[in-house]
Amino acid sequence: MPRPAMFTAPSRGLSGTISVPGDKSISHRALMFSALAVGRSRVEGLLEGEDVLSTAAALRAMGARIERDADGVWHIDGVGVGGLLQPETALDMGNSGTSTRLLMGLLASHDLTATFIGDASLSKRPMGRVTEPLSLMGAEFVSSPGGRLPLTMRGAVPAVPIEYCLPVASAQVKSAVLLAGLNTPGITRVIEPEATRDHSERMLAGFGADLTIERDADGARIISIRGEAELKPQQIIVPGDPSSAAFPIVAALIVPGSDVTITGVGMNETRTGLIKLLQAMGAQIDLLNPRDAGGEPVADVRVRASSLTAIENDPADAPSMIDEFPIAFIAAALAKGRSVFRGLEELRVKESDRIAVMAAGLRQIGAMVEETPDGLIIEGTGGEPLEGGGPVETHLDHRIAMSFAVAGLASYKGVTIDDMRPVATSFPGFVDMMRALGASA
Ligand SMILES: O=C(O)C1=C[C@@H](OP(=O)(O)O)[C@@H](O)[C@H](O)C1
Ligand SMILES: C=C(OP(=O)(O)O)C(=O)O
Repeated sequence: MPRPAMFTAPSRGLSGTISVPGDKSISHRALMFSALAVGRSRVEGLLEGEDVLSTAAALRAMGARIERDADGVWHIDGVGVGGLLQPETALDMGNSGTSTRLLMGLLASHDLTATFIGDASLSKRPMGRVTEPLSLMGAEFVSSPGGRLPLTMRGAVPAVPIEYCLPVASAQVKSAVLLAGLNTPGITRVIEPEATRDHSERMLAGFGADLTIERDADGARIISIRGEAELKPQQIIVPGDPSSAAFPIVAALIVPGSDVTITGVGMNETRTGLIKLLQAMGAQIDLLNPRDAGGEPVADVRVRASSLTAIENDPADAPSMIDEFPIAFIAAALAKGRSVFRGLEELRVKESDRIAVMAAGLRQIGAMVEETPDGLIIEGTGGEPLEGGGPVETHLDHRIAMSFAVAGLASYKGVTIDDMRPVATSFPGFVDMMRALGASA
């Protein structure tokens, strides 16, 4: 099949009020925890992107009943903690790191053997970061060279509780260990020196797990979960994904004359790094009508076109915007002055090497960029449109595709993106939504 390419062109001011699809991290967890509860859970606003559908398919293959009503509400009949069944075929995780790493954790304390496979992008990503702690709990792994997929896991019953200090700031690794702890006798503990997204902790507590969070003298979070839990079914409302909202937000900032409002965006403190960074660059972003939706804070985000100034990021804030750096680089490419991004080694092991791929794409469309081992230095245009061009290679990475689609809106010649298919993993409807705002695409 030929790759569906796309061209986005210089656009006049974007305007309108929109909402973005449900949060991907919360959607994965809503399905997984509901699948382990005893009884029927209800989920509203689930992200119906390919990544989340991979999680749903895997849970169904292991005995959970997961159905979608005509009105878009999802119902999950859980099997109880420890109750998932041996899958008959390999679990296909598609492009999704979160599905793979969280499900490995979940299954590590189940009496079953599971094989995980994925697409070319996922098959390059490191899994040692989860197989290492899960091996300490007793699970056994046979992986492809370098700890990669395809990988087969034999769960341990009973698993051994561990105390594990995260060597990388990763919510996926934290969650994998906590999920393994759910069916492990005793207390499993994760020490997190740098805070990462806390959706697992919030939602597990909501499902009735015995979970406590303390801080040690250095400020690290210590998360303890008591195993052999009984989870009670829940009614969950999934907020809009701030990582998806990031694209219309930056588009509205860089296309002169824009005024866009995005309703119901998740405002969990562990996810708001991009908004803070953009505000520090001079962005006019107002957070309106702050409220609570299903245990998570949300707000409406009003964005007006703004003159941006260069920024140096604080590496300590990286986890709170880890998936938003590609689009932050686009904002920096249009800002006044030289932006310096550091402490971003983790970007090299996402769906693509997001430092190298963004550097290559930005150069292709006329931006001045220097790649460093842990980040990028970007000389901004000071608000002048970028030159444009392409085709930019997206390397099976949805966030690269959407970032360059947005860049094309503030360019002289427009930008061609080689392959827009990956966008369906996290943001179905992205192109239509941008067109509805007035984007030429
Ligand atoms: O826990 C999660 O839902 C996620 C955690 C992050 O990954 P890491 O934990 O690997 O940084 C993020 O990049 C990913 O999109 C979703
Ligand atoms: C890194 C991402 O997702 P995952 O790790 O789930 O593939 C992402 O969505 O940007």
